[in-house]
Amino acid sequence: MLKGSGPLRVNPTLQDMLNTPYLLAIPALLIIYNICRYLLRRQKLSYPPGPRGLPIIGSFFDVLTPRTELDTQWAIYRDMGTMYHSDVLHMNILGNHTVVVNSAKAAEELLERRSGIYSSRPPMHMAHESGWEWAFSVMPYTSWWRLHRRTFHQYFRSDAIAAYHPYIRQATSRLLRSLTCIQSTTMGTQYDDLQAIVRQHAASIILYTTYGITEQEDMDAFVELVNNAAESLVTFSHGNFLMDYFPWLRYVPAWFPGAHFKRKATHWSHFTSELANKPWNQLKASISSGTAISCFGTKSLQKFDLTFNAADAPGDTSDLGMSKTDSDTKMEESVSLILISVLVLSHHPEIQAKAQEELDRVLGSTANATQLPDFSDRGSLPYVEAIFKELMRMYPSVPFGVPHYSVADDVYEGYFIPKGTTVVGNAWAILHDENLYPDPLTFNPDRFLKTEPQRGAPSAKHPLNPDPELYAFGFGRRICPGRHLALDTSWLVLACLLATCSITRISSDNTEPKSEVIDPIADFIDGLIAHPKPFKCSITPRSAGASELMKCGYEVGVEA
Ligand code: HEM
Repeated sequence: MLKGSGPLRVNPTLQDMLNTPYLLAIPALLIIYNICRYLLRRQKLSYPPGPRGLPIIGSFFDVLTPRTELDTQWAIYRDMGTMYHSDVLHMNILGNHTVVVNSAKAAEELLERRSGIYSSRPPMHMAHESGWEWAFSVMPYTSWWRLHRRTFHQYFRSDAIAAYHPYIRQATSRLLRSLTCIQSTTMGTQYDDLQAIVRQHAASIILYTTYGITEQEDMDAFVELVNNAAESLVTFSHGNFLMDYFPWLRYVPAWFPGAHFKRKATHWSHFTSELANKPWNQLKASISSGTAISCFGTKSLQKFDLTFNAADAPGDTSDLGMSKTDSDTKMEESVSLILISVLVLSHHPEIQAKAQEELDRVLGSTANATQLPDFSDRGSLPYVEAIFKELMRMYPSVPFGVPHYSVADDVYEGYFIPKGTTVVGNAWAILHDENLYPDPLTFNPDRFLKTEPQRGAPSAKHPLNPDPELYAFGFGRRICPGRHLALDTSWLVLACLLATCSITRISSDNTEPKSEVIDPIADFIDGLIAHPKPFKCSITPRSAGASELMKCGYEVGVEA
């Protein structure tokens, strides 16, 4: 053997070290170093303030608060924050860390500026067990989620939504026409009928934009699917079920005494799988038969050049562009916003009158000749816009948002937030913060009418009355990607209702309403989305011209 061609010679000392137990000492030292560092850090830093809770179960009972009437959980957490003089609250629930963020400042710092840490979702075991594993709202922050998000964003970003405007107009025309059919002079509009019309409207827009489905029969079936699956959305709020804290509970057989959660999950998974598959299969069938309408589903399939079978591939789907989207489930938020708008307007005739004066002036409407407002009029209708913003502020459809989850240790204002903390952005608390929105419990659209800044006024980091859109749709990288669609569709309904209808409150005993105070809006059909409790009102055309317009809708030719 030539000199130097043998095995690689290394420094003998190093080689000795590599061959000895020193090697084992390296990871051990690293572990000890990290433990010491963690303990030292923990000694200096405490968690954010909050209820101390009981041994082992922690603050379990603090989160088990009633979710109805005025005693809502978001208001309780806001008050708790005031009590502890902190805009971030910490709770230990059965060993899981939860942080509630009650201020715009903290939400912007944690959920937006540090979104690299706070953009995941807590493990939602019960949601998975109930068949929602395909929903991208519950996916952790992974490349698979990013792929979904990017694709979704491309077709639902603000400048892409204009392509859906003709259909949104058409759906709004249908809604107005349906309203003329359920008008009743004495008994008022039945809440169930109103809700059904608003659901049809929201469903038709989601079905059209996502799957290109326009047939009435298909829409009815879809509304039923969403209604069936809606109950299980309660699983999206991490912590509503013990399984979220103890994942091993999923192995408890359904027949086991007390395993109601397991039976519920099995029952729900049947509906969620129907919701995941039926409209998607219909889209694929229409593509095969050449009758598909260009929509999000067709475009994303084309983009990724997927075969239909590939899109359904079980198991590893990491190389697929887009399989299924849970935009289907997002109908409820828009339904909530529109129903709340009707309820609130019925309590405020003076606000309707002021908006109608603006609409008539801008649209040139008279008692006999009325015109429907359109997207192009939006910039000329500041008071209608202000009502829209005030509705979103005072009655956010998703008051607690969807929980985020931290993927690394963090320190906020001297408080320690450990990796694996569930972080809840309390949008309701932010939108009712009197430092941002003076007199927050008063419905006052005027707060959003732009005024010239006062000369010499101190410049605030957070201006007064910031746009509620900033908080009502969640935060950071997880912010609602469907918000532009939701905003356009809900704005058009609000503007058209104001332009054509008089909405009056009918009290439960059919007598004249006495107060502006609105009944509590806190009926949670799914534990996530705030719906108004059933209410009575009367929706009648403002004039003969308005009645005609409600029947005809937008220009002839737009209608299907
Ligand atoms: C008034 C109507 C709506 C409201 C108030 C609303 C609100 C929200 C909120 C608060 C979140 C959680 C954001 C976060 O984690 O920080 C969210 C997520 C989401 N929304 Fe909406 N939403 C509405 C309508 C829609 C519509 C119409 C669609 C679909 C076309 C949609 C699609 C989504 C999706 C896919 C997510 C999950 C995003 C993710 O996890 O990355 N939303 N929405």
